[in-house]
Amino acid sequence: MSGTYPIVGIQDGIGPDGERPLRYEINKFVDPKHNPYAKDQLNLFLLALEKIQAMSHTERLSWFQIAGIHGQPFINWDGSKGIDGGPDQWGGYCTHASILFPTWHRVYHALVEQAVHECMKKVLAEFPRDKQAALKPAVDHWRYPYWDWALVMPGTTDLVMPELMRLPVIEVQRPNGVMQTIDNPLYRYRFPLDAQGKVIGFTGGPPYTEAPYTVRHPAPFNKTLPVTSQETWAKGISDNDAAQTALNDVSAQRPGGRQLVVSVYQLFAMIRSFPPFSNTNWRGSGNPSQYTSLEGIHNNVHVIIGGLSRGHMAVNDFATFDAAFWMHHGNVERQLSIFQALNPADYKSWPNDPWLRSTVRPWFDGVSQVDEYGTWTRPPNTAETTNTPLTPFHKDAKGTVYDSDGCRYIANFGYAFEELQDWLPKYRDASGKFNTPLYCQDIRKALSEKYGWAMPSHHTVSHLAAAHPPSR
Ligand SMILES: N[C@@H](Cc1ccc(O)cc1)C(=O)O
Repeated sequence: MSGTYPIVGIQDGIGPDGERPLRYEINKFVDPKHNPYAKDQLNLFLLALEKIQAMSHTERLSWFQIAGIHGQPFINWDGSKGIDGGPDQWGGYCTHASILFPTWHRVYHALVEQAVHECMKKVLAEFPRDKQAALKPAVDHWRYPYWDWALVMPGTTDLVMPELMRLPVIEVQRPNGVMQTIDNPLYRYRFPLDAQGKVIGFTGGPPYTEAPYTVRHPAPFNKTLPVTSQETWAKGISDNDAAQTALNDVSAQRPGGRQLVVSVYQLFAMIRSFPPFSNTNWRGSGNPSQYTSLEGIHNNVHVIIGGLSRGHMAVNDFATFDAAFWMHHGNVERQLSIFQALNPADYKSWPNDPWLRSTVRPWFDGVSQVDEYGTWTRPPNTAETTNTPLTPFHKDAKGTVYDSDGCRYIANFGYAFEELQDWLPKYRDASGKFNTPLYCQDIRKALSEKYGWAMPSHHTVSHLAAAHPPSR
């Protein structure tokens, strides 16, 4: 036994002044004007995804095993043992309606990024020697791209699902130079099936136990007919046009379009305390400002992509198998990181605003919240804190489990985001001291530029900067 898998992030490509490679928004990731490695990184990313999705379902770092941590097939991962918590216990490791929602998913995303990167390094080794040296910087600087579903296309008010997620097939260049059209790993995932044609280890009956691929917005499943006779489920046909429509439907049960953009803006403008920011189930206060959350908005996007007809992305048990999950959660992770930057731990000394000083809660700060559902390793109704183990994620090969404090700073995981380049010289004064107000001002400016258009016109950057409490 080689020990537990250390989740440490990608540590390659970091500059001498702590410049971490960016996790790019997908539209910038593929654009050489923004990403100098765009062309090579896209090719390497697709080849690495193809490789990880094709790995045996028994391997710890396969797509099936990593995706299987979240919900089904409800098995142990990396030696982290499940418990019998009774009939009401949630059977996956993932934490929802829980104060651990943001941090658990942070480490989870770092794991998939690291595992895909390991595959990318294997892909690199397949290239001819002379090509390897030229491609190595692209591999070293690669970080998992995300999709900002609240970012409109320039000059429009349209939210657009990235084409890369919609194309059923896509062209790659093999290490031997040959161009080839492959099944696009960002469009769907093919499940490992047993001899009876059932997905390995899945329970609960059709359609998920028998659908050979992940699907988005499938035709509603008809329980009286076999899966094999229902085309969208049997053949893995996604209706991405329907997902695209849902994404812009402002009045749907899961609001898209301008309504989605407003909710992202409000998330940062109105919520300055980590517990209500973090999840849908915080009841620490009756304050109406706490009736939206990072998790709540994220839930809607799951259903927008998967569909009310319950394609995989819409269902907690199965969402992770669709690569859309990771592009989506990359954005959730970015939103968490932005929240942390805007509500820094040194808030007590800055700014000189009594309301802020009494309102900002940068982290758990001793708070606990009862998790009604529990997880694979915790019984329902457990009080969770910043020290609750984020099973099954390990820091090292010796079995040390992460907790939320242990994953508090993204710098340790070797990535950054466009808005969060805290190493830039402009954020240091002559004595080298970090200029928090200037940094926050730049972040707010970026948020206003991206999402502010959706607000009534009188709501400007200065309002966001002041972040006044809602009137009661
Ligand atoms: N179950 C959530 C959506 C969701 C789906 C999959 C997930 O992994 C997470 C959340 C809802 O209905 O709002």
